[in-house]
Amino acid sequence: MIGMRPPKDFFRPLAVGAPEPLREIPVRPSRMIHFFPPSVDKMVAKVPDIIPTVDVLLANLEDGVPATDKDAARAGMVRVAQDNDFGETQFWTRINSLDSPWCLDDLTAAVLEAGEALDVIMVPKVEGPEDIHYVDRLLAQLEAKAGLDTPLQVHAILETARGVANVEEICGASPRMQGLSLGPADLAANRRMKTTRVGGGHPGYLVRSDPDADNPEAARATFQQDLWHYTIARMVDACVTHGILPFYGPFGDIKDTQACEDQFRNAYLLGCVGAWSLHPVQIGIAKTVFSPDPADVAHAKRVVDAMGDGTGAIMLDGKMEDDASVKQCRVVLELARELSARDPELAEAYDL
Ligand SMILES: CC(=O)SCCNC(=O)CCNC(=O)[C@H](O)C(C)(C)COP(=O)(O)OP(=O)(O)OC[C@H]1O[C@@H](n2cnc3c(N)ncnc32)[C@H](O)[C@@H]1OP(=O)(O)O
Ligand SMILES: CC(=O)C(=O)O
Ligand SMILES: [Mg+2]
Repeated sequence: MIGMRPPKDFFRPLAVGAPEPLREIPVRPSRMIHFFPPSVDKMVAKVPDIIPTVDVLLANLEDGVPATDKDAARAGMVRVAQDNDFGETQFWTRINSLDSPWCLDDLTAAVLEAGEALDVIMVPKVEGPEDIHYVDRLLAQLEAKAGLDTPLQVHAILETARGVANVEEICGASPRMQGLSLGPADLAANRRMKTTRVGGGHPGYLVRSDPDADNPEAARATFQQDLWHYTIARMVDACVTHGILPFYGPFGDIKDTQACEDQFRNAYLLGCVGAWSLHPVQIGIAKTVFSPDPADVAHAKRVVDAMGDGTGAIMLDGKMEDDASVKQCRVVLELARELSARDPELAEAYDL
């Protein structure tokens, strides 16, 4: 395809001295990507206590940080990288967009001053594979200069209509591609959707039941629909096709913990591995939602045990199980095992 490297060159380093690109994206618990503004000293002071409670800690340099604080945020990200032991927790940063005056400095500082600690660079407002190609080459040059042994991975936010239209090309643009997040606020603005909420549903987006023929004046039930279903489903298919990981993004109504949990669970059920937490109260929600329910794990184990070599069809509790449903159960068990290795409470609850 025009603009794509030939298959034999896809895994070659893009700069002399840069590390070998990864062949597989490492799968690590990533139930929440916890955002904090590294320009705010009070938040930076909380980082050592937050690290053991989250799967991913992200130093945000982009939207949410005032223009006047961009240099302070970048310096705060570097300080957090250098002053902390992250243990099993991943450390990511979100850089400013590629058309901003801060992006080049963000990338340079991230690799040269924080590259040993960072796992993933989140790139906002990615519109097509050309954006990933730019970041890919620049990261290789910087990694060579920094003498890094492991390549940084790239996570793109899907937050423009053109980004959604190009989602598959974005996912396949580089071996660095680790995953995608939904950016519902910028995406709504770019698409001229008429919601002013940061993620979540809208009471006006609904379907209504038919009128009762015998009682046409009776109230008709309405059912709120999910504004983000289409985009999340597209994102999941594109990510799975390319062996990378889909995430739901932010839920801005911090006080509405119930609707946040619902939105996160819809994403979990559709195939996402995690969501963003913007506030400490959302960390626990993501942890609960993106960890399989122990009852589901127990059921999955029963099905796998009952299915023997995994072929054929059986009846269990009045339900048909077969080669396909056993695969569904293995998905749940695999996730439960990964999370058990990280979390002793879950290991006990799952008893695997
Ligand atoms: C569309 C997008 O791009 S979304 C991504 C960009 N936006 C962000 O990253 C926002 C991240 N979140 C935040 O900055 C903050 O949560 C805010 C500004 C929204 C709210 O902060 P506050 O007004 O301080 O909230 P609140 O008073 O409820 O906070 C309670 C405590 O949690 C702390 N806290 C709040 N958010 C965070 C956070 N993200 N990480 C760590 N600690 C936090 C507060 O500092 C406060 O601590 P204290 O009790 O010691 O004073
Ligand atoms: C997540 C994000 O950046 C957005 O919703 O715009
Ligand atoms: Mg955005």
